[in-house]
Amino acid sequence: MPSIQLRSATVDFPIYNARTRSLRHGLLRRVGGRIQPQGDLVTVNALRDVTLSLHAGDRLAILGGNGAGKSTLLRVFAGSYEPSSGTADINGSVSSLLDITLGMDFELTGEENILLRGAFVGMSRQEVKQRIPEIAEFSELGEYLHLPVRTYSSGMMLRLAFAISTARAPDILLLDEMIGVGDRAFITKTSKRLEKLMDTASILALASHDTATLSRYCNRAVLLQEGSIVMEGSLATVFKAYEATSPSDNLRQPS
Ligand SMILES: Nc1ncnc2c1ncn2[C@@H]1O[C@H](COP(=O)(O)OP(=O)(O)OP(=O)(O)O)[C@@H](O)[C@H]1O
Repeated sequence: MPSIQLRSATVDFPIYNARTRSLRHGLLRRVGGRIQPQGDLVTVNALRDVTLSLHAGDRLAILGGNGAGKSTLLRVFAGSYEPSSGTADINGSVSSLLDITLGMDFELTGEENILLRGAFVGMSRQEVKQRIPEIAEFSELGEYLHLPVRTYSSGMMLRLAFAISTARAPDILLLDEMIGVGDRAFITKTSKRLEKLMDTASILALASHDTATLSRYCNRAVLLQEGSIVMEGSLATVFKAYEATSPSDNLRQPS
């Protein structure tokens, strides 16, 4: 059965050559993970001591202010980030629609990129080859698939990236905001495909600032602040806490 199990997962980003002196005497700030200066090294604690279990049927809403750690948490779910301490056990196939153009080579053609990016998202070469006609049809790029991706408009590139990233239904689907790709007609098509993937995924995690969207797709929620889960529970309870969080609640001196 698909599952995600995080035990005391912490993600730290060491920043070398940062101006630790000015940071130590830094201004009040409203956003981001905790900044810890240690000698010449600065560490940003993007995620701190997160323990969380997700099982089949869970649809998790992830809330928090800018820099609270939402994308970092999703990247740990995706296996893109290993916790610096603690553990993350992920069981099941994962589709992450976080960085959909990552792994594409703009010098290669659209079709070559289908093979490249397909492998990047975990498909075998044979599976990608079988899926090329369907991906090509969904992207509606036609003859452009034989031209280098650098000749595409940004919307065309996103069409291709979206078509590849959503080509197969995953057990675990990860989304950072609902993505709308392309022109009006294409957005309708992408929304339909996304909704289908969301319906069929065993586990869904969706980070968003929009509580109406989260209400529509999720059945439990967590609220992050400075990389820690400060509240976990029903959507109603967590939304109330999120909406009550005034910007000044995050206003504190760097430690
Ligand atoms: N590659 C990185 N290097 C250094 N620090 C990082 C890196 N990625 C994220 N951070 C830091 O980690 C913290 C959490 O960032 P994250 O992107 O997870 O926040 P978020 O909740 O998704 O924010 P937003 O709502 O603004 O997208 C922030 O303080 C950010 O500065």
